[in-house]
Amino acid sequence: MARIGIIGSGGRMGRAIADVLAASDEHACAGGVDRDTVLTDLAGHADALADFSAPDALVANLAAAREARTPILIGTTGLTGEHHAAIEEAAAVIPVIQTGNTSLGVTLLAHLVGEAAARLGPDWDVEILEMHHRMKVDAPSGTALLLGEAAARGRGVELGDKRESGRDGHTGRRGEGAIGFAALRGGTVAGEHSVIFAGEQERLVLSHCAESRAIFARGAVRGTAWLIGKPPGRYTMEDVLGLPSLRA
Ligand SMILES: NC(=O)C1=CN([C@@H]2O[C@H](COP(=O)(O)OP(=O)(O)OC[C@H]3O[C@@H](n4cnc5c(N)ncnc54)[C@H](OP(=O)(O)O)[C@@H]3O)[C@@H](O)[C@H]2O)C=CC1
Ligand SMILES: O=C(O)C1=N[C@H](C(=O)O)C[C@H](O)C1
Repeated sequence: MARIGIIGSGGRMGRAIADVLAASDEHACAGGVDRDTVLTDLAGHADALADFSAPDALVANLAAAREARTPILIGTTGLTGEHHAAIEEAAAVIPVIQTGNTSLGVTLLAHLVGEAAARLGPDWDVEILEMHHRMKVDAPSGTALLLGEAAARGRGVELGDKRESGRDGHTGRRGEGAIGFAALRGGTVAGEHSVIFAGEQERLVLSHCAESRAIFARGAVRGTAWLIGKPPGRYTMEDVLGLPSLRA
């Protein structure tokens, strides 16, 4: 039985993961931590860690996981380039998954988006629309960025060179080949994403709707448990689900 430690255990996702573990015959909860509680003990006795906390906790979380040689799945979003560099460093020592969305549906959606972007070509404008609950603090969502990366990869471009978000005021016309992002916030929406391919007089829209956080929690438990016993390295939800890799 895999014993999973939850970082951010008192939060919305932490509680959803605890519910999945409580109902599981295969996995158990090794305990949880939040801000100002001690992570090193948990890292030492859990078989693997699931981190759904906050970006400012990431460096300390990775350090504790490295120190204890405990695999870690990072679901926290709003990460910077420095965070991604720290994840790469940790992955030299322990197995790591970092993903903006642990659900099966979004993992598959990213493949469809990459395929559509590759086949439709640059004449089709790509816009990504997301909506989340009023408590979400980062935008665009990690999932929107993951889908943008998939579209960019399908087109053979870097998302960083093509990203357009937060349009407001006299923005000028759409950049050539831009991948646009728009974020809506309100109510209790668990997560909705649409990738719109807008061509000449036609649009293709690929969408995912999360009806509850349980879908993320189930994927998080599956992905975290999957890491146990793997060699150090950076893994993806595609690896967990046995899908072809989206990595370049
Ligand atoms: N990858 C995926 O599939 C998904 C990712 N997410 C992401 O997961 C993260 C958490 O989301 P959600 O549960 O809704 O957020 P919440 O704000 O509900 O929960 C965050 C939790 O993390 C804790 N926390 C904050 N800072 C630290 C810290 N420095 N050290 C340890 N714990 C800390 C908080 O504790 P305290 O209250 O004491 O501050 C809180 O318990 C977000 O980044 C979100 O975008 C969410 C859903 C799915
Ligand atoms: O904060 C959330 O709630 C969610 N965050 C993730 C994201 O940023 O994409 C995943 C999911 O959409 C819910």
